[in-house]
Amino acid sequence: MSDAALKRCDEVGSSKHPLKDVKFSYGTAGFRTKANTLDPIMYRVGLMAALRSVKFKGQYIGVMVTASHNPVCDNGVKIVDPYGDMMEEKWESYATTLANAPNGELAATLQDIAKALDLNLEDISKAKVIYGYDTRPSCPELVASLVDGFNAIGVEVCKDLGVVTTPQLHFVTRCLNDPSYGEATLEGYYRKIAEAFKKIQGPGKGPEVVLDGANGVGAPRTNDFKKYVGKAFNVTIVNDASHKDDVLNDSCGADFVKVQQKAPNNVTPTHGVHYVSFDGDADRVMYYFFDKDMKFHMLDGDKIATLIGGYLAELVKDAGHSLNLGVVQTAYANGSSTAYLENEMKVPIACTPTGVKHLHHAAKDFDIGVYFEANGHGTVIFDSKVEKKIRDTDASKLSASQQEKHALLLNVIDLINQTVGDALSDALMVEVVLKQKNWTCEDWDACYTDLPNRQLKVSVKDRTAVQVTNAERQTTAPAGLQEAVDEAVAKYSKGRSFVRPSGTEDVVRVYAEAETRELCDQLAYEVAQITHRIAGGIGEAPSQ
Ligand SMILES: CC(=O)N[C@H]1[C@@H](OP(=O)(O)O)O[C@H](CO)[C@@H](O)[C@@H]1O
Ligand SMILES: [Mg+2]
Repeated sequence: MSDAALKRCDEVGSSKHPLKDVKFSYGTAGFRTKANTLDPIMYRVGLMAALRSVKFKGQYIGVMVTASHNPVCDNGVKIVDPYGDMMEEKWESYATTLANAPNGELAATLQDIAKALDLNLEDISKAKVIYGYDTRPSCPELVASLVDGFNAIGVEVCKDLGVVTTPQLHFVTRCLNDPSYGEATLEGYYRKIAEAFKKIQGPGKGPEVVLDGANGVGAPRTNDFKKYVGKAFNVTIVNDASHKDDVLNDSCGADFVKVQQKAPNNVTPTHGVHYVSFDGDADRVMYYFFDKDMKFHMLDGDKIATLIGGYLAELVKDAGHSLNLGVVQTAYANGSSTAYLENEMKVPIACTPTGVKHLHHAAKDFDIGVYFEANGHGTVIFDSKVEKKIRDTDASKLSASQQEKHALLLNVIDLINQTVGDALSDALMVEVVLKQKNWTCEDWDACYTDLPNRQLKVSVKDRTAVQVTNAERQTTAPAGLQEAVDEAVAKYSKGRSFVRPSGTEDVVRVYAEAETRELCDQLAYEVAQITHRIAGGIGEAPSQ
């Protein structure tokens, strides 16, 4: 990269995308904040992604523009590594440094970062990037700033994947760098998943599924998928942004269902139907159903993890393989799900801090790692050597029933998007397991009963003052907070509660569970008030 090109990065940055006085930080979900402050960050992420591609000797780096389940006025951007993983954590602080570099100091900061990482800026000319974005109205302008970044730094290739789900961007990024994973197009994505699903489910019509698209990108992309999958996935899409008053994530979507513990708008309760909600970028999924009395029952990420994990453990064994399957959860996993995994399924469990990158990483410690956040974000990953061993198995040496299960397992592997949580692929996987087990949603729900739980938000002066340890289950600062929480929890039967700063919103989150709904709510508010008092709460303390 010439001095002239470096100078151009600075000039375009200062003149077209000047940084105003806002501090940005690359967190759990990349950069995420109010869309109208993001312009300079998009430009700088363009520069950063190019640098990241240099690190991988010109492999494709993905960039996704979305704020997922957050309100429509927010937006965000995250960088995807060549194999579809989230960007390596070590680079997050470099991304933060570049994002906050003063106007006119971009070239010098780029040089510093390249030096610290031992990268040659001359290689930028070989950098390749691919980007996608959700349906937010702020996307076109923000994407233009991102592309300005790519152009200013002089990447070799810059591909526009268009309006896509986050998992589609991860999938295509992976395929561009590893064609053995699939064809690097949206069509390749639809075909791979649809073919696997149809082979497993057979020609018959599947059970009725009503899908809440959160008025986001999951709706049109699932609609596209329907052309490939046919009637095996018998889905009707609601909340597809087709009415003029439809607002992204407003009274709908996976986060609404999980947090409010109720059905979204525009869903007519019918017994026997499978209900599914995606979030705004379709990397999270929630299931729910209405029983005979039309009572709502939620089947969240924990229930999905136990369903898929339990099924895979059996399938692998029945196919004649002996593999180590583990489940990764976070502190938000319902205590009943953890007990069920430990006592009934007897599988190893790992607990990590919130955020998919942590779960994904921990899942790699198993031959088959099943990871889900309670909010429905997750997938299954197969260790690459284990997957190869499965694929290379000489099926003729297996018994007839093992051969059948082995063939099924191969299709199941193709159905799963191993790059990242994928609402569509996860929902199809749930449908597969329910059909294989001949289960209704009631049967699935009966595996264990969730402890009543509640999440609250507390506004504080400075959320970084709350520091955590032990996979975010305990606080180490401010002084006295953990002791006060422990004291409160001890009063409640089956009580559990923790406090942690959000990585995506300017709040501190409180989680509580207890034996009954009433006790749980009491505990949640008690801990929220403690947090407000000890951790510098602003405004009114939360009250019931
Ligand atoms: C309690 C909760 O749902 N937290 C979410 C939320 O993170 P916070 O750090 O809690 O704001 O957004 C993350 C990104 O989408 C997601 O991974 C995570 O599970
Ligand atoms: Mg999401």
